[in-house]
Amino acid sequence: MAGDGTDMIEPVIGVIGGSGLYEIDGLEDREWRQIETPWGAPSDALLFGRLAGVRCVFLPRHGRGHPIPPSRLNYRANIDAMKRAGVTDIISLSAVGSLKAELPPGHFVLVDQFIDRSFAREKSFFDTGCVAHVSMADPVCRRMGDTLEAQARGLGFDVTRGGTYLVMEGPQFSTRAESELYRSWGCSVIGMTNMPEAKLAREAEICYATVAMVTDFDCWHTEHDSVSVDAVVKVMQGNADRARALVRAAIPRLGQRRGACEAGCDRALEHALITAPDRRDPALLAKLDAVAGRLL
Ligand SMILES: CSC[C@H]1O[C@H](OP(=O)(O)O)[C@H](O)[C@@H]1O
Ligand SMILES: Nc1ncnc2[nH]cnc12
Repeated sequence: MAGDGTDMIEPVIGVIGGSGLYEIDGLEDREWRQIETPWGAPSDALLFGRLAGVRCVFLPRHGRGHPIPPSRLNYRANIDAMKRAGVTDIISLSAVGSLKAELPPGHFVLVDQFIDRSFAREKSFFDTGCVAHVSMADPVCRRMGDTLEAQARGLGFDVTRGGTYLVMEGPQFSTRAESELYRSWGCSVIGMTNMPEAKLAREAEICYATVAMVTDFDCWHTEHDSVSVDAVVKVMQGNADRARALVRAAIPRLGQRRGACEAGCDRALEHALITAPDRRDPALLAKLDAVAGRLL
């Protein structure tokens, strides 16, 4: 398929900016555009532009000025809007607490797994009238991870490839007992947003990779203060500059014309739909036009 040149694509790179990252720089032909979705409004308008000729779309996850908390984010609208914008690959930039001594503030972790402990969120585009079960065994796109790792190392950043991001509901930070529990599970970092974002990106057949930027040691480290927003914001100022540099370096590579994703993220729905065609709900199918229109 990819090899014969008939199914080559021009990737469109989406960037979701988390806490402290409400803009990206270096984009040409910039334009903020409001996108409507059948799932409601995304967190903000989307910033469209080009970087080194590659089409890019940026969305501040919590909205500019950070008005929306993790539990109130409309994750479905955010991912659907990215899909409507033509995004093929999402770089998720997130502030996280560290659950390991060897991952200090300032360190970047290219996580490859998640444990989803969030519970008060809409987690699927699919529902009664169109049921789908996608694989989440490998929630992060390996191909994107390879590029992000190479670019981060090339820039001389302290970066770890692989690790598990524990997603908590929040908005309060963890108790010490919770923090120790997640450490005993072997988790690397903790945050509040990457699920259901990664699940929805998979359902929408968009490649997804997280750059988890450590801002604090949560509340388990005896030689460090427990996490506070002030501390997160202070560390994020330095992290954000490096995150932008990484995005500027990675986009020209990720944006190269390519065939199907070798990790298969862009075909995630192919073996996932189970509802018989005659039992499908036309109203739901209409809402799925962007996410699953390719197969419905
Ligand atoms: C401001 S500290 C807690 C906040 O920061 C992280 O957000 P994001 O993942 O969007 O960078 C964390 O998940 C919480 O939402
Ligand atoms: N310790 C922490 N817990 C949850 N989310 C975070 N985001 C940044 N630091 C965090």
